[in-house]
Amino acid sequence: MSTTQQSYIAVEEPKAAARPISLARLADYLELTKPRISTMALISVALGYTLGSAHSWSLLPLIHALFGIGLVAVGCNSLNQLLEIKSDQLMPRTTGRPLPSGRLSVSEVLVFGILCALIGIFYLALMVNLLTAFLSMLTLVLYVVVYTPLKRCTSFCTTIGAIPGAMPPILGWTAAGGNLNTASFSIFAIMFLWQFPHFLAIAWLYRHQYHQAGLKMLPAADPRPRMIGWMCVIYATLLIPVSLLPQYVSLAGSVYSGVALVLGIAYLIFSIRFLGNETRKTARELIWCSLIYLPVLLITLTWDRLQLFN
Ligand code: HEM
Ligand SMILES: CC(C)=CCC/C(C)=C/CC/C(C)=C/COP(=O)(O)OP(=O)(O)O
Repeated sequence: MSTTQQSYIAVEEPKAAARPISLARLADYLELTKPRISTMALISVALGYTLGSAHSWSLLPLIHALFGIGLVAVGCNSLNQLLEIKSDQLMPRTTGRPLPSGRLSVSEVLVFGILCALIGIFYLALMVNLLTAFLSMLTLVLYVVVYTPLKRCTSFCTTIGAIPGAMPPILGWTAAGGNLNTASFSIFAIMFLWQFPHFLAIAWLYRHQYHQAGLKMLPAADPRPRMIGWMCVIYATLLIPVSLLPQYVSLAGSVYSGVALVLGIAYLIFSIRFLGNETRKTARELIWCSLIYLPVLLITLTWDRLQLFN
């Protein structure tokens, strides 16, 4: 039996489930939620909620929305890691996660993930609204049932994965009672396009690990020089006009558009730097730029929206 098979089977041993509650165990559950991505997603939910409610903003409904959507997000990330034990075991970036390292058992994570997702969806249906519950369920299905298995088959998976990835502000928007209209679509379109340079730079950085684990995150296992750089530049360029849509649908004013333009140009410059010199350093800088771009853009959009009501 290979080392991989041995360690994979070790994950299924029940001993992890029998361990008592401890700080280390809570830390494992926290890691299972992918806390940094989930935090960014919940910040996007809160900003989407504020954009969707504006003059009728109130704290308690927002807390209900964050709680329900947060539970679904935890369910998404737990079930995603459950489906990826084998590939996570093969990548240095993910091998230390609680499931591949055997600190949590398959059965407990299965129960935890399904419970979180179901409770979250029912909570949203009861305490928020049916549309948000339905869209959260759709996000879960697209992420866990479609995107995650597709990672092993085709690099098109990332385009599919960008759909649930673009949902958090829309879930906040509908939780506030907003309709699915051109304004919410403009936010979805921004978030959708933003992800391409973000994950392409990540997928390029870890391309050897992904290849070793059998995951097709890039169009080729070892892409031609500049191919991924060009893709980043094209998506960052497309993002600039799309990020200006909110002013045209009366969601924001010119202050937002000015900031969006500056951020968009910065994102494009970092993409061009990566294209000109595809190195780990320029890829990391592009990832950092993406992680600054999104919260700054959404916060400015929300601030500018609130100014329209004052
Ligand atoms: C198809 C879509 C996406 C893919 C494939 C993707 C993939 C990844 C991966 C693999 C990392 C880890 C990078 C590392 O270990 O160095 C990461 C980091 C990150 N992503 Fe994404 N991501 C996507 C969309 C999103 C979305 C929608 C958000 C926010 C709502 C987000 C927020 C973050 C944050 C905050 C980090 C940095 C923290 C961390 O490394 O855990 N990502 N992303
Ligand atoms: C209900 C709700 C708000 C859900 C969360 C939606 C959300 C933020 C999805 C993230 C999108 C995504 C494809 C992440 C990468 O996963 P990956 O499996 O490629 O990352 P990994 O390799 O680190 O496991």
